[in-house]
Amino acid sequence: MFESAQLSGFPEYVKIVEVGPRDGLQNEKVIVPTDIKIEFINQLSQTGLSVIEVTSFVSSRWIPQMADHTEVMKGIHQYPGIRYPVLTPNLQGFHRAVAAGATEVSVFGAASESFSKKNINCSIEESMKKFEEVVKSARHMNIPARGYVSCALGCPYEGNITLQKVTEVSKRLYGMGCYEISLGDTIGVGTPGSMKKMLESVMKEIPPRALAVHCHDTYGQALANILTALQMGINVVDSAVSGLGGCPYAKGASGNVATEDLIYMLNGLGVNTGVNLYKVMEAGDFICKAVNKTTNSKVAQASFNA
Ligand SMILES: CC(C)(COP(=O)([O-])OP(=O)([O-])OC[C@H]1O[C@@H](n2cnc3c(N)ncnc32)[C@H](O)[C@@H]1OP(=O)([O-])[O-])[C@@H](O)C(=O)NCCC(=O)NCCSC(=O)C[C@@](C)(O)CC(=O)[O-]
Repeated sequence: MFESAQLSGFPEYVKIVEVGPRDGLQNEKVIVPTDIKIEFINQLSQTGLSVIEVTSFVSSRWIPQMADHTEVMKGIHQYPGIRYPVLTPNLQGFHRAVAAGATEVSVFGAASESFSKKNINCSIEESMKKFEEVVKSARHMNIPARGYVSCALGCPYEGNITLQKVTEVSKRLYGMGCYEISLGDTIGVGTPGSMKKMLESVMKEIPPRALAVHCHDTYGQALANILTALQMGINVVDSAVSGLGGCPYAKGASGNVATEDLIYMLNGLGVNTGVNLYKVMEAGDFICKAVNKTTNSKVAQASFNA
């Protein structure tokens, strides 16, 4: 469906990191029943996705929607060849995640001091110490650790963030052993122009193969920003089915780029993802009905209304 010959200037393959079950659901006001989350993740596992971010081992006082992290982690069917990372802000979260069966973790920092304090209740410097402990413990257990950098293209509290700060935080996370750095446009304010400048700066310190982009679509720029990143050699993209998502500590931010829309664009470019668009739309339809939402995916809207 919608496939084209591969265009030059783009990667042959893009790895999609599906963040719907975590980023997509963390901001939902009504608690989604655990069995729905498990069914959602199991459906996503049937789509060809190779990475599905499952939940967060964070404080349930801060993010009530993720309070069932252990039950979700233990309840899902983990298929061979698919990775199921979880967020772990500190050692406490890391140990709980491992006890629940997690085999990949992500630490999540920010390039904005104010966002760091609001989101994880500590300064960037303090957060780096906690992340170092997590990444070190993970390495001892052969558990891969990924690193997020929020506010890479703007902050809900500070506005513009300097390229130097984004680059510095990314470099620290990479240097401590995160195998991949996901650069988050947390509030979706970036444009292809700011994405290009930010990546040029970060790529002076980190090779593109170790970078991912994580775009929210608040200003409708997400696909354009991703296209820019692909042209610059990035081949890992985070997205959420149905365009669900947003961080509770980033007011006004809308959902992530929809996985369906991302796959449609990549198919059109002839870029292989290994993911079945129709099956992803079905999983999106399932979760939207379960949480009583209309999909934010333009592709799903167009296809279901056709
Ligand atoms: C980081 C903490 C835990 C610090 O929270 P804190 O209150 O500063 O932690 P503390 O170390 O002072 O401990 C206070 C209490 O929290 C507990 N605690 C301590 N750690 C944990 C843990 N891991 N799991 C469960 N409980 C924990 C600890 O046990 C204690 O419990 P008490 O003794 O009072 O009963 C808190 O601020 C938190 O949970 N924040 C949530 C952050 C979050 O999940 N944000 C959304 C994800 S980030 C995002 O969406 C952006 C991203 C990644 O998608 C990329 C982008 O778009 O930019």
